[in-house]
Amino acid sequence: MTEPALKVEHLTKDFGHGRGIFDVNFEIKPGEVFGFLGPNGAGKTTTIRHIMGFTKPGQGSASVLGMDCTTQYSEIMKHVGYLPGEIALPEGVSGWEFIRSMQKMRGVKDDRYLNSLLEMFDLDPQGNTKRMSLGTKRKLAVVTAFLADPEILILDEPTSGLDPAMQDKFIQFMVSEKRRNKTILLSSHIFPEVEATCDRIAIIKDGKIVSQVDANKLQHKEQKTFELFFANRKDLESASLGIGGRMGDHSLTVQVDSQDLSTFFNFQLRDRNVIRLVEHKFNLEKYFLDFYRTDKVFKTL
Ligand SMILES: Nc1ncnc2c1ncn2[C@@H]1O[C@H](COP(=O)(O)OP(=O)(O)OP(=O)(O)O)[C@@H](O)[C@H]1O
Repeated sequence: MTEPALKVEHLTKDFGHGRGIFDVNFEIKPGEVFGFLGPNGAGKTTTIRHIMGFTKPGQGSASVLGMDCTTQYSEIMKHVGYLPGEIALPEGVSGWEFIRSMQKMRGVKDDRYLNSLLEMFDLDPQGNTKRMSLGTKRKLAVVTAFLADPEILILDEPTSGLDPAMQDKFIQFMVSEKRRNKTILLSSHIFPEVEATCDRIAIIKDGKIVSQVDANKLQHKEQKTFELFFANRKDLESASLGIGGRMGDHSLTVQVDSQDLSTFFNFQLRDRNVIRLVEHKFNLEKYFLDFYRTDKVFKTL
């Protein structure tokens, strides 16, 4: 069995008053893109800060490439590119000066990968960081975080605060890094970027992981949801009695297993005066909101 690129085991940090992270467990395989999804305050940054070795766990551990994040973080940093949620760049230096100092620190000897990043993000690093726009600062943070072409990327809400064009660029960057077999941990609360990039997704709620799903299975979920509209109220009521489902004021919503579709259309809907049918496609956002609206317990898909 291949060793996980990143492993979090029973990670716990209790800040009191129910805040913190509690018994967080997950593994990311080499080359896998793992989405860490949760709203503000759910515990994403706290988990990432442990992986980066910035803070010590109350209980449990985190490791990267088999190395412990608390004791071996300087070795781990050679393999990791980290983009924090809130960026802080040194002031009073030019973009180029900052890039060169990061190259030196990371022992990067040639500019090939740097140039491809500058081109991809359309960044001209002239000028002082103090006078850069927020967008330019973000681009500079991205370029300096990844110029050593690290094999593992840890991204804490990387697109928040970016304009839509930059968000797209960043998604393209993640997709191209994925193709290059990078391992990526992406913390986010933005569904389209998680859906576009991730192989597996963990949902965190109140400091606990409540679900881990395989993105593929989520997209090809076996159960379909249909909303049926009828010619009149009588037909709606009779269909509800005959088929079941959830009856609304004007429609009936039913869930059907893929294997039963033909029976459903050929027999259950026969002579029922359906005048319109809408399929409600399942997506990550619905799945996620389900966990946040209800008190569902842990689930794997
Ligand atoms: N150093 C700290 N001391 C006390 N409480 C903290 C500390 N750091 C985080 N918390 C609390 O722990 C919880 C998890 O915070 P965390 O920043 O990890 O969430 P998050 O999912 O990253 O959300 P965000 O998107 O807002 O960054 C929050 O309730 C937060 O207020």
